[in-house]
Amino acid sequence: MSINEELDLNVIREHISKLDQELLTLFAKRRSLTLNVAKSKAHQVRPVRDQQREQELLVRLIKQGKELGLDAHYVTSVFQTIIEDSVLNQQAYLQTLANPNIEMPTVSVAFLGAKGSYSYLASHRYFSRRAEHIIEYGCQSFADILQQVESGHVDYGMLPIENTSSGSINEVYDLLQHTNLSIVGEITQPIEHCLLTAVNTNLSQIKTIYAHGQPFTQCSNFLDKQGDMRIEYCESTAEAMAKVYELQDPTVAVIGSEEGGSLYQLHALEKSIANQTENHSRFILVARKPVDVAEQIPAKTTIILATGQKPGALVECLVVLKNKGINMCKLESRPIQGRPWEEMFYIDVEANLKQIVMQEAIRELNGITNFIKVLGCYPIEHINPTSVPSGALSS
Ligand SMILES: C=C(O[C@@H]1C=C(C(=O)O)C=C[C@H]1O)C(=O)O
Repeated sequence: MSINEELDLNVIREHISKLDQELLTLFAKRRSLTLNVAKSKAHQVRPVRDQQREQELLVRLIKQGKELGLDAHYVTSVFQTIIEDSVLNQQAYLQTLANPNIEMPTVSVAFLGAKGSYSYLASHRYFSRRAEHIIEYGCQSFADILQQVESGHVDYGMLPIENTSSGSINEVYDLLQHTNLSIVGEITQPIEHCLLTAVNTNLSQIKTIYAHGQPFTQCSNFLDKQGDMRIEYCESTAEAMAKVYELQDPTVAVIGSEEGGSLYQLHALEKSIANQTENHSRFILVARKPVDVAEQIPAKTTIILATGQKPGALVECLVVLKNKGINMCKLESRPIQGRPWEEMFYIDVEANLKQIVMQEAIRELNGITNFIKVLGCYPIEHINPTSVPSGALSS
């Protein structure tokens, strides 16, 4: 290659594009090999996740990367992403084996808002490794989502349940008290709030902000600093984005994700405007029938229960879980409608409903509560990255 050719931007970019294509081919090859690993694990009933193997792999790759001039943090973050994808893909595969009656590859899913809402993005992400086609059904309210699934109009409903910055979504918790639907899955979606506009403008010109109530709460610090701005509450982020697109006005903006906004030709005027930089929402997926969770996958079970009004009644319930060695990962309480000062407790535990200890715990809880119901058992979708020994990163 001549010097000129070596520095020709188009030529260099062509080389990069070719390499990227090769990388994609390699990613796909690795993915299909890990699917064979899943088949082998299904056969041997071994857990999907093997953190010792992951750690050995990362330590070796960091060392090999250094020999090639790649820094340890780069190698670690690339491979943590690859491994996360591999584990989630294996889990999704084992779930299809455990639930042969579930219909794929086309699914219909109801979510809040329309194209571009966080619920829309979560639905697409969740089904991206499970279904080939998604029939989208944007709804106006959480109650409508449940109703669409209950009536058989759609297969699934995607509902946000908690957010790392604004906490639990009470309306969804309350609706779960009265539904016969089961929770069959969960997904954690990063929420990256931006201030989006339809036309080129600057922050000082913005007079009106459209958004759903949740993003307003989650961006309160940024909004407080902006002085006098009119706030327009919308039913969903998607509705707010559609409105701002329609207005084509340099004085209006909307709070939403850059990814969602791009579906409405909006662009980010300000990025990362949430109070917490690590802002995530957890969504649950509901369906008419419960699912079985494969033994090789970490499972979560959600139960709701009401205790009598006597001292220590809740503690007694938690002691049952403690004695069975079952880890509780969330406890939430909500008033019971029509019964002032009585509470419904929502409990998430890290256990599979099929486990004998879990069955025993539910039997015991049945004996000491006024009401108990299992809302669902589903795979834990969150993958904590395996950490590498600090020596491997620094040496
Ligand atoms: C592929 C495997 O399953 C999981 C994914 C890994 C990977 O993608 O490299 C490594 C270990 C496991 O947590 C395996 O066990 O080899």
